[in-house]
Order: sequence, then C-alpha cells, then structure tokens
Amino acid sequence: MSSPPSALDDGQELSTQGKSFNLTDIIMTNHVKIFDTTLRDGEQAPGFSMTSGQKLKMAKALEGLGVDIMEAGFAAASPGDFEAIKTIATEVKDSIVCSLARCNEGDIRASGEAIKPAAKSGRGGRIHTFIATSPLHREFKLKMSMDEIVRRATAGIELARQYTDDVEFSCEDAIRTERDYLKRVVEAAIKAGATTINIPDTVGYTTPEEIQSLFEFLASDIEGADSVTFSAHCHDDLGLAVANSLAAVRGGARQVECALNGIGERAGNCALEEVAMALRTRKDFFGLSTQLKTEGLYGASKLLATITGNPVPRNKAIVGKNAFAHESGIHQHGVLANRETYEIMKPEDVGVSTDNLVLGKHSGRAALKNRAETLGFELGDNQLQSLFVKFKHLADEKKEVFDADIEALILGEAVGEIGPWALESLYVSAGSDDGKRPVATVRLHHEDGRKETWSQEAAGPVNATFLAISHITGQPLHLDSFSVQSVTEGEDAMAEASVMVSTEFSSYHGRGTSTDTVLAGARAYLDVINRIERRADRQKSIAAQH
Ligand SMILES: CC(=O)SCCNC(=O)CCNC(=O)[C@H](O)C(C)(C)COP(=O)(O)OP(=O)(O)OC[C@H]1O[C@@H](n2cnc3c(N)ncnc32)[C@H](O)[C@@H]1OP(=O)(O)O
Ligand SMILES: CC(C)C(=O)C(=O)O
Repeated sequence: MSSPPSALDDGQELSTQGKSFNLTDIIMTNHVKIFDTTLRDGEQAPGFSMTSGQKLKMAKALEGLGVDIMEAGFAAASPGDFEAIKTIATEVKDSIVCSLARCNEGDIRASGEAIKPAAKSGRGGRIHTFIATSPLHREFKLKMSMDEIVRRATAGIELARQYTDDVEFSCEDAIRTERDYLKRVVEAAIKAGATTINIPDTVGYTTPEEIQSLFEFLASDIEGADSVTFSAHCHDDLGLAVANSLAAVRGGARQVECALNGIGERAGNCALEEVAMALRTRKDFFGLSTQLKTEGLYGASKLLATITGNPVPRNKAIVGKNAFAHESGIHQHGVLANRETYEIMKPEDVGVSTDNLVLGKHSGRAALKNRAETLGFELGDNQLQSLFVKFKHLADEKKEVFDADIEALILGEAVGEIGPWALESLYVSAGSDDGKRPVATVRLHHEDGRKETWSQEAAGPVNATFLAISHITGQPLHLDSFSVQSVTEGEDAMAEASVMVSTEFSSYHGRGTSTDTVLAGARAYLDVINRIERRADRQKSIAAQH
C-alpha cells in the first residue's frame, strides 16, 4: 500500500495568489501548540459555567494533559473570573496561563493583573486581545471604521506588552474579513508586538480548502510572518471545526485553539481530543506533533462532564463510551483476532480501559467465550452453546449484558433477583424544610433466616437508604456512579436505577426498577451487594474444593 502524501513532504510547492513558495522553508517547527480554551470559550456556552474551584480543578487536569497554553477566562467579565484566572496563574506551573481581553484599556489591565502571578514566577502569562475585523462586525457591532480598528488593535497590543512579552492578537470573524484588510490588521498587530496571531472562524463558516489557503496566504504574504506563531480558532457550526483546524495546520498554523469535549459557543469549538489524536494517529500524513499526554484525555473529558453536568454522547469520537466498544459479532470476532481490524488507535493511548467489548444482542459466540474466559470460566463447546442461547434471551431484554449477568448465567442463576439479601420494606421521610434531615428505615432478610432493620439519617433520601443497607449487610461501598432513568412513559413511569461500584478486585453493576425512584435505587444497591456476596461465596467454595 503506498503511503498518503505528507503535509510536509520535502519541497512541497504551494501556490498562493500566483506566488510559489516552499512551506518547509517558512514553517520551521513541527510542534503544534495546543491552546486550550475550555475555561474561556468553553465555559461561556450556556450550561457550562463553572465555579472558581471547579475551574481550578479543570486547570490542573489540563496542565496534567500537557496543554501548552490554557485560556483561563476573561478577566474583565466578572470579579469571580478575575480571581479564578489569578488563582490558576498562581497554581499552574507547566502551562502558560492566558486571559482574554477586548482591545480596551480596562480589559487589558484586568488581564495583565490577573496573569501577574504567572508573569512574576518567570513562567510568563499571556494576554489574548481581540477585535472584530469583518464588515458585518465593523458596521453593525463595533460601529468603527477600518482605521479605528487598526488603531485600537495597535494600542491594545502595545498596552498588553507592558504586562507581558507573550501577547496574542485575534481578528474576530477573520474568515469573513476581506483579505487585503486582514493583511493590513495582522501586519499592524505584528509591528505593535503581538507574538501570536490568531485567525478565528468565529461563526464556523469556513471549509478546509478555504482556511488552508488563507493560512498559506498569511505565511507567504504577511510582513513579519516568520516572527510570529499563526493560530487557528475554529467553531463547529457546520461540524467542520476539527477538519478546518487540521487544514489550517496544513496551511502553516502552529497553534490550534480547542476545548475538551468540543465545548464552546453555540455548536462548540474544535475538540481538543479529536485534533490531538488526529495529529498523533496520522503523523504519517501531517508530520507534526503535540506535547499532549494523550493517556489523560479520557479522564479529563470525564472530569469536565462531571463538573459541568453535561454527559459526553456515547458516539463522541475519542472519549465517547462507544469510541472503542464493539457489539457486533463480526467486529468482535475481528478485534479478538487483531484489534487493528476495527481500531485505528489504541484505547490505552487515550486512557480507555481495554476490556471494552460490549456484550448485547448483536454479539456472537467468540466474544461471549472470550468474556467468560476473562471472568475465569473455561467452557466446553456444549456449555458455550447452552450459555449462548440463555445469553441471547437475556440480551433481548437488556440493552447491555454486564459481567455479573454472565457470571449469573453461567452459574444458572436468574439475573439480579436472587439473594442472599432481600428487601422486605423501605420507608423514607424526606422533603420537609424544618431542618430535619431525611431518614430511611430499611428492613432486609437474609436467606439464612436473619431479619434486620436499621434507620439512617443522611443529607438525602437515597444516601440514607444506601447507608442503611450498608449498615445491615456490613458492606460499606464506594459508589462510582448512581443514575436513574425513566424506562416507560407517563406519570407512573417505571424508573430504572443503576449503581456502579468498584472494589479492590472487580467492578459491579446493579440494577433495580420501581415506580418509586428511591426504591429503584435501593434495589440496585442491594443487587450489587448480592453480587459481591455471591461471588465471595463462590470463591470460598472453589477454594474449598482445591
Ligand atoms: C467571539 C468571542 O467569543 S468574544 C468573547 C465573548 N465573551 C464574552 O462576552 C464573555 C464576557 N463578557 C462580559 O462579561 C461582558 O460582555 C463585558 C463585561 C465584557 C462587557 O459588558 P458591557 O460593558 O455591558 O458591554 P456589552 O457586553 O453589552 O457590549 C460589548 C461592548 O464591547 C464592545 N466590543 C466588543 N468587542 C470589542 C473588542 N474586541 N474591542 C473593543 N470593544 C469591543 C462592543 O462594541 C460593545 O460596546 P458598547 O458597550 O460601547 O456598545
Ligand atoms: C476571541 C476569539 C478568539 C473567539 O473566541 C472567536 O472569534 O470565536
């Protein structure tokens, strides 16, 4: 198979506006800087705002990922954002911390003050100042002439340079700006001292070919181009943000602005995890690297989803639950033979665990046998066939078949129903605002005849219920997740609760259903405890046999 042409093939001739030049002569570095804007453009989207503490937590995760620059906020936006940037600039050691500012004195001074802790420590902080340049924004939004915008940009950059040597300038809505005028603004910005020139596709309007040619034009036609880093900032209104960012890089951009999970204004920004893994996976094509520790991508993405309360869609590239999951028999068969049949990246390279064949109704014998073996069961052909029949029946009823379900099938048990513990009654008092905490009274009975009741107070009714169950069973569990979803429609909808728990040795998933959500939760929690106890019993009897 012949390899695809690299973006940086030696001697690649580019033609822009009738001129010819060699891109490798102009772009000396193969390092693409990752400028993360999760905490600024990402946070400014509805439903994604974070407290200062949450921003710091995310900032630490981004630092751990190895982003070159993190835009921590917009210092003039609010006292809270100012303080958050200042704290991040104090705490973050390995990434450059940046604040956004309009081209006006107040914003730039606020940004300069906010990043001072980073500047003082010698690491340096960045001020990112911007002004719109397109005709629409000039006429209707800013109501400024072309000359006035150039004056504002120049003055803003000069002021920013009094605080830091690291000044980024953005021509907002650059894509819809006349090329001649864009050239004029960018040249003025470079003369005024900007060290990074960002070309935003503010409204997600461009196409890969168009943006690549624009960056080639900048690299070849702008005076002072070789003294600055060109940067792309693409929005996803047409679903092209990642493709456009990669095309910009092919055109000469050496900084990509992006956000985890692709969050950002409207449809979002270029997704950090996607652009980073595209550069890594297709290094043969792009010939470029980032300094990201991509193994942290999945964890950082999950942290962001948890902090903002916005789950990552299952089918999201790189970090979605399905990104490395295979349910179809033919795919599973291929992956078991050689992962590369259906995987272009290693799950562990983005921090996803490798045990990810999802068993469901489309799965085949190969995957079932493999999972049974992973769980420690060697099956003969007849046993596998009989298990497969039971498994298919179960998969028709359940969306996903978990390890514990398979264990139960192999051992001939009904799924999620059999003890040793059974819930006899649950009574919960909650909802008053008279200062009393919710109380759950739980009565369980064990198959050995024991019956026990316990009342527990806690911050919430579900928490109180779980604590009471743990008290009776002697199983204090650490929850990985608890969720409830409606599985039928109408006022008496059936709720399905799902509980995930990790112990030292394994993960357990329990389910419970009821029209009462707290009762569904109690059943799911008890389901987990029963699974743990049954497994322990099994292991004891296996040990006794040997
Ligand atoms: C493409 C982007 O993502 S840009 C970043 C967008 N992010 C944000 O806006 C979040 C933070 N913003 C805020 O908190 C507020 O908008 C503030 C505090 C910055 C300003 O609030 P206000 O003073 O009430 O102004 P308001 O938001 O109503 O309007 C923006 C003003 O800035 C002006 N302006 C907009 N961009 C720029 C710029 N780059 N440089 C100079 N002035 C600008 C507008 O012309 C308008 O001026 P006017 O008040 O004289 O009409
Ligand atoms: C401030 C700039 C970079 C921006 O967010 C945009 O144009 O989308």
